[in-house]
Amino acid sequence: MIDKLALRAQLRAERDAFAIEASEAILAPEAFVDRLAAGATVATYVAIGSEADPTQLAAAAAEKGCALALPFVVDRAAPIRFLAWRMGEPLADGPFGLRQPRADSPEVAPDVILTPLVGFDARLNRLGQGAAHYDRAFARYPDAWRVGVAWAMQEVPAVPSDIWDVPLQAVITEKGMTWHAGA
Ligand SMILES: Nc1nc2c(c(=O)[nH]1)N(C=O)[C@@H](CNc1ccc(C(=O)N[C@@H](CCC(=O)O)C(=O)O)cc1)CN2
Ligand SMILES: Nc1ncnc2c1ncn2[C@@H]1O[C@H](COP(=O)(O)OP(=O)(O)OP(=O)(O)O)[C@@H](O)[C@H]1O
Repeated sequence: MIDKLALRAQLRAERDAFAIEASEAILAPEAFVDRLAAGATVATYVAIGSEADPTQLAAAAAEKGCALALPFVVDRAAPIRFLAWRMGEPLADGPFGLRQPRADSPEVAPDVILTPLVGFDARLNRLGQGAAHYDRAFARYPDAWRVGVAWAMQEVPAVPSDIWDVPLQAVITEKGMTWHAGA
């Protein structure tokens, strides 16, 4: 099986080529909105480069009465922290070309984690940036609903799975939501 490093490079290049044409935010599927409870905290992200844009998902969550949060990253080594954020609040430049909330925003525990993907497979295994930022977040918040967000073309037959990998429970693409029953 192809290793994660090679697969990551290949998928990033394919996504970059694809996203030159695709630029619309992913629409919020009804099945996603139905599962959100008012008062829950939904961690979203600010898309960079050719990543699928979760803005409509975050907007639907806010509309439903959810609080929003964004990941805050210092470098590859440090774990991400989720900081409270409201749509429209100013963002600052962070590492990796990211836009993030102010460092002094309060840290919150997410109930839902919208996760940017490099790749995914039908079993909802996930390939990320390889810095373990989301691996560690999933380990810290095991009860949060793990929802990947991607373009449908980022699906591959099989993402190599390591023992520490925690699979997603749902993936949302421009074609809708795939999720595992009971999850
Ligand atoms: N939009 C977004 N926010 C995010 C992530 C993400 O993947 N996307 N993260 C996910 O963990 C965390 C930040 N961690 C990151 C860790 C490594 C790289 C990284 O290696 N970037 C490559 C370029 C990737 C590309 O070409 O697509 C680089 O800087 O060389 C990026 C983010 C939290 N916030
Ligand atoms: N819970 C964890 N705590 C600390 N390190 C971890 C954890 N999970 C994975 N790692 C380490 O992180 C490295 C990267 O893992 P991997 O390549 O699976 O990342 P990924 O699938 O791209 O996901 P991510 O989006 O989280 O970066 C591995 O070397 C692994 O040992």
